[in-house]
Parts: sequence; C-alpha cells; structure tokens
Amino acid sequence: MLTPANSGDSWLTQPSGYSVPSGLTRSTPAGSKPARQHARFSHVEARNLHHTLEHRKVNDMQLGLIGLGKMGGNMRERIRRAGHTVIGYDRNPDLADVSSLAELVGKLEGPRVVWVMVPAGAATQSVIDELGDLLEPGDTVVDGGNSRWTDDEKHAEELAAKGIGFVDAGVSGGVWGLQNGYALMVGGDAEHIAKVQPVFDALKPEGDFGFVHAGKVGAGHFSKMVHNGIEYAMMQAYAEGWELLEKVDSVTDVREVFRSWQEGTVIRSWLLDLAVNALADDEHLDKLRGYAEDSGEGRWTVEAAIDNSVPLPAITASLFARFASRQDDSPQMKMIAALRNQFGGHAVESAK
Ligand SMILES: NC(=O)C1=CN([C@@H]2O[C@H](COP(=O)(O)OP(=O)(O)OC[C@H]3O[C@@H](n4cnc5c(N)ncnc54)[C@H](O)[C@@H]3O)[C@@H](O)[C@H]2O)C=CC1
Ligand SMILES: O=C(CO)[C@H](O)[C@H](O)COP(=O)(O)O
Repeated sequence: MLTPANSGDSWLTQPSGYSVPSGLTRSTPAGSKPARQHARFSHVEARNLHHTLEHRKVNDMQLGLIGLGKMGGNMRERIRRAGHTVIGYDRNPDLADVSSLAELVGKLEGPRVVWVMVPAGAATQSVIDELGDLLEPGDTVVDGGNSRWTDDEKHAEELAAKGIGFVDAGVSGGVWGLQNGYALMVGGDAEHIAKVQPVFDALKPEGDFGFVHAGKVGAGHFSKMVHNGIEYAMMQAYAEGWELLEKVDSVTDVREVFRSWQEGTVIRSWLLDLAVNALADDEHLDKLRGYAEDSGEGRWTVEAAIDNSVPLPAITASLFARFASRQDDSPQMKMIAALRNQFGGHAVESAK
C-alpha cells in the first residue's frame, strides 16, 4: 500500500531505510556468529573503508527540507538513503525533525541549501519570506513545489537582494518517487544548481535521464507546468476511451483490454499502468465519484498558451472536463435545452 513516509525520524537517528555503505560492514557467513566489533579488517577491507569514507566526505551534504507531506516525507527518506543529512521541518510537529524554521537554519552548516516542498502560493510565499530573513549570503533556496513559474523570478530577485541563491525545481514522480526516483526539471544559475547537485543526484531516477537544467529561473517550473498539462490530456484520453469501452455491450472485459495494452501497443505508458492498478482494485470504479480537482498547473498551461497564441485544444478540453465534473447539473446545458426548445420545439426534461 502506498503511503507517505511519515516516520517522524529524528534527524539525529538513522531513519529506518538508512543503509550503511558497504565498506562499513563485514559480512557474516550464514549460521556463524556475528563478527565482533573489534574484528580485524584485512588490508583490502581497510583500503575500501578508507575510500568509502573519503567518498562520503566529498559527496555528503546537509539539506534543510521544509514540507514533509506526501512528497517531502518520501524525498527526505530517499536523500538520507543516499547518505546525506536531511533536517526536516513541517508545521505538523508529528512529521518534523525540528520545531521551527529558525531551528532548522541554526542546525545547518553554511553555506546552506534549503528545499521548500509545500503547497504552491501562499504557503510557499510565507516560507520563502521567512527564509529570506533567516538565511545568509551564499545560501541557496530550492522551490520544489508546483509553484507558478511567474512566481520564481520574484522569489529569485527578493533572495538575490540578500545574496541568497534561488533554484526552481519541477518534481515529477508522485508518491512512487521513493522507489522509482523523482524526475527533475530545474531552472536557475549554474552556480546555484551546482550547490544542490548532490541532492538532485540522490533524488533522480537511475539511468541517463530524469534530470534537466531547463534554463534560467522559472524554466524548471514552466517545464513542469507543461508536463502536467500533458498529464491532464493523457489522463483524459485514457478516461474517455475507458468510458466508451464500458458503455458498449460487445466488449465484455474492459479491464483485460486495458491490461493487454500494457505491452506492445502504441499507447502503453506509466499512466496506463496506473489505470490498470486502479481497475484491479475497483473493476468499474464503482467506489469513486466522477469528480476531479485541479491544483493550478493545468489552468496556468492554458493561460501560457493564450499568452503565446499557441493552440492547446486537448489540454484545454481536459481542464474543462474537470470543471464539468464538479457540477451536479449543467447550467449551460439548461440553456442549450431551452434554445433547442425555443427554435425547434424539441423536448426538454424538467429539473429534479
Ligand atoms: N503529490 C504529488 O503528486 C506532487 C506534488 N507536488 C507539489 O509538491 C508540494 C507538496 O505536495 P504534497 O507533498 O503532495 O502535499 P502535502 O499536502 O501532502 O504536504 C504538504 C506539507 O507541507 C506542510 N506545510 C504547509 N504549509 C507549511 C508551512 N507554512 N510551513 C511548513 N510546512 C508547511 C503541510 O503540513 C504538509 O505536511 C506541492 O507544491 C505540490 O503541488 C509536486 C509533484 C507531485
Ligand atoms: O504534479 C503532480 C503530478 O505530476 C501532482 O500530483 C499535481 O497535484 C497534479 O496536478 P493536479 O492536482 O492539478 O491534477
């Protein structure tokens, strides 16, 4: 079952998933007693241990992480597993390692890197404002939430006036990121990004892809915004296809059709895999109401399309489909019904 990591680990103790680097442990043959603490290391083991410690010294860094919910909680765990130190703050004390932002900043050695992972808008603004007062020149703030890209320039300017760097990071991967890694789209100056790189490396998926320095400040969130616009339209297409398949009598097992599409088809994707997961739990989605919220990225994508005169019919339609999902009845369809009745005498249905 997928749950955010709400372990509430103290930053002073090793989190449950922490793995000791291989050079620091000695293997114990099955059935034998565990090696005693004072067991002698061979020359090769001692050299490996030395290399491991040197490696950690060079690469380990400290991170302050603010917002330990569905995303930040798992990110803290993934970064710690990579051997870095994470001090987490959340306004929910059950999740936090420290009791205030000031305490978090006080525990970090300079130059500090602080990652903000709270809801976009007012929450992000207030955290960045407070950090602006607490941090020192040479420190760096990363906004990893789904902030509107137009906020980034303002945040970068406000912090730059105090000598503090700013990086905007679009993060993709959801609650699966702990195991699969988080795809990262970052914007900002190379000098600021370099300070955060060990953390980006810890978060990103294995392999060659999953990290991009997309451009200047704002480019990371702009890229993530478009990513989410695409996400809307892809989900909408799967959803529409699914409804049509469910509607007709000739297709007797829609769930199996979706499952079969997972291999070999043109339309296989991770979203399709997740649709199959959802249908495994609830074959006809009977347990759900057809209602979908949105958090902003879809509408900002449509606004950017208008600003740039770029036609986005699929993404716009998928945003509007969510608005429609929130209506019990359709005022506009009342008007359509009234007009058809007016001009053509077509039948109407009475309000319930
Ligand atoms: N859930 C997802 O799939 C993804 C979410 N995001 C973005 O990441 C950010 C966090 O999202 P989630 O973890 O899903 O949200 P969440 O609601 O699970 O967690 C947010 C956390 O921030 C804390 N918080 C809120 N205001 C705070 C403040 N002023 N000071 C300290 N802590 C504060 C809350 O107590 C909560 O624990 C949002 O900007 C979201 O849009 C980005 C990618 C994927
Ligand atoms: O960024 C995400 C996934 O990539 C978040 O899950 C985001 O909340 C999805 O957008 P919306 O809430 O508007 O559906």
